[in-house]
Amino acid sequence: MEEILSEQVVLDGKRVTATLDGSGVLQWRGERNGQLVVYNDLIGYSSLGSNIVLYTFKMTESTRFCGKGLPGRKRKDMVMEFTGDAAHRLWSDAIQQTLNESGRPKRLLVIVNPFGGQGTGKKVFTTSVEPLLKAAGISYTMRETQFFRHAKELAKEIDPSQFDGVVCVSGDGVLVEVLNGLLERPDWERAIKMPIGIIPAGTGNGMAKSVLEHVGEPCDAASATFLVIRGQTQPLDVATAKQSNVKFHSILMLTWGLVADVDIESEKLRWMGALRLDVYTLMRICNLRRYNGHIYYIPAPGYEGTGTPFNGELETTTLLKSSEGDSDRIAVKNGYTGPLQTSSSQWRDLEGPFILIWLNNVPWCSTDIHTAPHAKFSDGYLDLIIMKDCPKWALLNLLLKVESGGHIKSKYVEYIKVKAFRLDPAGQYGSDAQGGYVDIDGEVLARNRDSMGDASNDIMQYGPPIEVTVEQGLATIFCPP
Ligand SMILES: Nc1ncnc2c1ncn2[C@@H]1O[C@H](COP(=O)(O)OP(=O)(O)OP(=O)(O)O)[C@@H](O)[C@H]1O
Repeated sequence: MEEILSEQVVLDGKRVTATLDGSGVLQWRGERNGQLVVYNDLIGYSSLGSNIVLYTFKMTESTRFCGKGLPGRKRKDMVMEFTGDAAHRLWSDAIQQTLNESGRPKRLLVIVNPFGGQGTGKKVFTTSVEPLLKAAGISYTMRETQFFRHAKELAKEIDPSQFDGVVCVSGDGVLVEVLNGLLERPDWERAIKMPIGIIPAGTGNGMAKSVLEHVGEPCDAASATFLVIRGQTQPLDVATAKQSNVKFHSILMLTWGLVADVDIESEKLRWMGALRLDVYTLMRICNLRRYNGHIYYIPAPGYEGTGTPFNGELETTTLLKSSEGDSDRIAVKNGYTGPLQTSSSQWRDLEGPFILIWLNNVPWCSTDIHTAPHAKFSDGYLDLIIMKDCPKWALLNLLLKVESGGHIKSKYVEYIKVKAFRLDPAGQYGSDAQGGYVDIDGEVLARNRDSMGDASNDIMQYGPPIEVTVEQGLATIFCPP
């Protein structure tokens, strides 16, 4: 690649020849050798007299104790000393230009959930996020969430002309609130174009894990912040769950059966901390439930092998089509209502009982559950996992493989990419107790009678059909393609 600058400088006290080429690679040769890629390894820089201080954040194979640790990014400041002002100016202009070319954000709204995870959201912001944003020269407005669903209100109020992105320092819950807030605005088409970033600071960090795993980086707050700083984005599919005129926009998953039962009912073991999920999963497997019900779905090409073609009429919950003639969506004045109802001729159906149904938009639903290894951020499909029957020993074995994604190879698991999905949930099979929850992005969407908790505040009702459709690449996330 063509050199744009070459200079004799002193770098951290060593004489070297530094070169910067057109692809943004900064190299040094002489008393020490090395290189960095400006857009990829540099948080920012500052000028100190005729010196430039480079704030580097390069990937290293970290060594911990005696053995090798996990790869991760390490911050190091390097000082380049120039002999004159002219050279200093040339170099700082060239570095700035290289950073500008990669489309870095300049102004961010940062939403921090102080109660995320073990109540560490604020600490994560001050120790990992803020120092990097400052070093990158990004101006930011930080808002702490002060009540349940405050993030949704903030997303509804945000002025898109004032920010280049909105970043959540939280778990997945606040992120999903921001998505729903943006999509419920009258100007949702403009608002949803604003890139969304996620810094893991909650108990459920499935989106952060999916994004960081995609770029081969560890799931930590500093690595996630640097991804936002680098500014590269990609589209993200958005699923919309609908029941009559009630809707909920989702970017992670919908689940019914075993996983939803564990997620919600294990709350009663919260005093156990992280162990509660494992302990409650074991309890549920020993006393395995199956649920009656029916699912319908439109498979992606190549996934037509399961279920049977459905030739009947599915009554829909579709709203009126926009009078402006938007052909892809149904648009109403008060926000986005989801993609158009898809033709019923391609539906397939499958009758219960089911052990579990798991509908995923991204590969990871938490940092250690690789639910849907084939899920892509914007392929326009949801990855549906179905389990109808499974011996208890095989189920236990299978759940042990969920961290690696190995569970999908089991003969008891069906893995189907779908364009649309419909769930008609019913109560427990072979039991007088009803029970059952539909869980979406970590929130109870609907619960049946005999279930834990109060159903009166649930978003939807348990029993009537819940329809899920997906719109390809509707949202944008800070994540390199
Ligand atoms: N100040 C607050 N008071 C009460 N609830 C809040 C506050 N701030 C945020 N919340 C709520 O906390 C919930 C969870 O947030 P988030 O996803 O960031 O954390 P989490 O630790 O991953 O969540 P969870 O505890 O559900 O696993 C959201 O529903 C959000 O509305």
